[in-house]
Amino acid sequence: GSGGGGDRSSALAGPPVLENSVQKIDVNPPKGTRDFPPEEMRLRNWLFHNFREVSRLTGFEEVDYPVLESEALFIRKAGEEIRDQLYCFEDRGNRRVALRPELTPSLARLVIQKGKSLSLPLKWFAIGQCWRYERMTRGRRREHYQWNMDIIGVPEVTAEAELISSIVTFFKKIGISASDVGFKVNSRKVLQEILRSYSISENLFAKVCVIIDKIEKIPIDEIKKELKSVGMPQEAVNELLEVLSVKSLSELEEILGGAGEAIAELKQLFSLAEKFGYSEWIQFDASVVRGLAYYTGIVFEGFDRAGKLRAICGGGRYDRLLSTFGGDDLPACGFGFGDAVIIELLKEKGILPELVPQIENIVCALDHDLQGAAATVATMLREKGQSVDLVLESKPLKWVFKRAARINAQRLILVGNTEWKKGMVSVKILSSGEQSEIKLDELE
Ligand SMILES: OCc1cccc(Br)n1
Repeated sequence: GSGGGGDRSSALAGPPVLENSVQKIDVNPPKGTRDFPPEEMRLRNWLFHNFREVSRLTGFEEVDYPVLESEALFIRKAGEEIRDQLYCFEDRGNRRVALRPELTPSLARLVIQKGKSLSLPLKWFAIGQCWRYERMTRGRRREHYQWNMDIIGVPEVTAEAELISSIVTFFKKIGISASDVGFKVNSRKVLQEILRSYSISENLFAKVCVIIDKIEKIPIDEIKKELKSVGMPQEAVNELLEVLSVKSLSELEEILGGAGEAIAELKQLFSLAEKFGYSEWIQFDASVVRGLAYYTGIVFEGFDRAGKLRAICGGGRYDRLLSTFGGDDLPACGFGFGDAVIIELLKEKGILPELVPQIENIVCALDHDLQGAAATVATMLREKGQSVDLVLESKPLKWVFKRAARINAQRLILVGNTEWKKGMVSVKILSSGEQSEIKLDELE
């Protein structure tokens, strides 16, 4: 029969089949999500280890938040793509919840929750899985892991300068140079000054930024239409689009005049870049605004100079985010760095790291009645901090050698009768083939 242990005639049948066994389930992960079998998990751990090492070097502390948040944290009315794709639902308590599409709102929530007990500046980093529900028309991913670093409590652009320095350190650490990747840097205060000069109200600011962010994704006429539809007068649209094509800070200064904060901050950032030693990594680009509604000042994005990939990372200042959640505002800036584009870049450059399983010992008994002895040897080595793959099933030696090679074991330890009687085991260094007999208590 199909299950239920029913008509098994022989007593030697296997364990009873579960009642009502189901049809074969789909063994693939849900659409847009990934499994991480060992080889992929080694690459992910390598990437995250480098994220953590750079964060440590810069004096950042690791934090994390629930992947599930109140939907309210992400409801912004600026027309962002991230909003359209919110992975949200009503839970069994009728609460509106969402899988986080980004980490910054959770950071803001925690900072408000902790309030005055926090000593500023805060330098926090996190590596968290973020989600979006995108119609699979484009077959794109629905989850990725993002490394975030944020500085809370520093009003000057020294914070942005240090964040960019951290990302440069990361790129160099994994073999990416300034000829592979650069950062486009701008300030949203340029746009703010233009809107003010036309006395356009501040609440258009976020919407206009989100529209401008699409400037390379949709036709310019569509951009103009959307800008007018949110209430920008024609002449403001014209000046804004003209400013976005400005190619240098000095050219921008001619248009805006030297008085505004935008120019001053950008100049300070570029001079700090000089001192940090990453000038050749960054360039001013008036067309970069990033797509998140809450940025208020400097914004930046890492791009591949070959122009084949989407933005590698991005970030900026968000001085007004906390007050949108009812908290007291604090100066804040940070970035997000996804785990997908960077791997595509390393593949493009042919510098993906070769990662193999690391195990020091494979231990096995030469005959079945030494199984216990093999377990004793394995335990002793593990207590000394040595990794051991213990083979307790009776296997032919050929099989053991094959497994040793596949798991990249450094040593093969054989427990055999003659040696064991002398309190010894046979040790074979697999790289050199050198074999010796070692007393148990001298094994390390
Ligand atoms: O960067 C946008 C984004 C957010 C959540 C999940 C994925 Br995949 N991508």
